[in-house]
Amino acid sequence: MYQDINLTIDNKIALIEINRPEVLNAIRVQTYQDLIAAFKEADASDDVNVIVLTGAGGKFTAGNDLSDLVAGDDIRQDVMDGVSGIFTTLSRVKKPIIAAVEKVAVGIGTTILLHCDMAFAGANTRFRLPFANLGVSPEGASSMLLTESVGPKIANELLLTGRFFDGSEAEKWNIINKATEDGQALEAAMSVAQDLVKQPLASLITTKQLLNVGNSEVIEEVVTDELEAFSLLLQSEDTQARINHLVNSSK
Ligand SMILES: C/C=C/C(=O)SCCNC(=O)CCNC(=O)[C@H](O)C(C)(C)COP(=O)(O)OP(=O)(O)OC[C@H]1O[C@@H](n2cnc3c(N)ncnc32)[C@H](O)[C@@H]1OP(=O)(O)O
Repeated sequence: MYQDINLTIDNKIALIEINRPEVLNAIRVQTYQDLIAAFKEADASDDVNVIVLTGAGGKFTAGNDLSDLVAGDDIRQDVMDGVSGIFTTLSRVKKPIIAAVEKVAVGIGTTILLHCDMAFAGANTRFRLPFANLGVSPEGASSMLLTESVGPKIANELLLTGRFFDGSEAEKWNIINKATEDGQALEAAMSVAQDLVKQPLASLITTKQLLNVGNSEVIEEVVTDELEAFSLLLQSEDTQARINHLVNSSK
């Protein structure tokens, strides 16, 4: 049923795995569509109390597929719809979401963690928000959520320089709950998920709802404003040349 992700349900836990390991699980239009449908399916299923998000092949995701960002106006609009769709969906999911991250979490691979209720990552995971480096601007409400999470000075540093950071920095800055030994993030996420499924679902849902009261409207507004800016910058000649250069140099 899904092309770019796997969805498995066991013991009240839905495991959503991005499955494009040959490109470090880069997210193309189809992947967004699959992720949106899988989160909605898991949230609606009576067999699911908790959702775990991870990537295949021991990697999380290298972010948006770069080739989609230089594939012309129609694909660019599909990407914008996909990005907007996944963040709107995540802001409305009622059940707890836990992310398990290894090796790479770049671009939307990092910003999506700001929308998960908990996250665990291998200590040597390479996190990065390279929006300015690519010639675009922040997405996923990260201009707001990152500042709330890490404080303005670190958010400025991460979003303006686009430097890499690792699991221990991500833990220190509350982007993840804990940096695990490399290769152990999924086990850590599943262990918490197994604890959560012992609690009544109504309590999990109500607690999540109270913790996030009023957030989804604000998040959806910021996501939309950011995507307008992102899309404008993406169309510029300089940005298209930068991304084309990256795409062609990896061929
Ligand atoms: C709205 C959302 C926006 C965003 O998410 S913006 C962010 C977009 N993402 C990026 O800019 C990341 C681009 N990728 C990288 O910078 C590097 O990768 C990493 C630092 C993540 C990892 O580097 P290394 O471990 O040396 O792996 P490798 O050889 O670069 O990649 C392995 C294969 O994966 C393909 N790949 C990696 N990232 C992407 C991507 N984002 N889109 C499409 N393909 C990607 C490569 O090309 C290559 O493929 P081949 O083996 O055929 O040469």
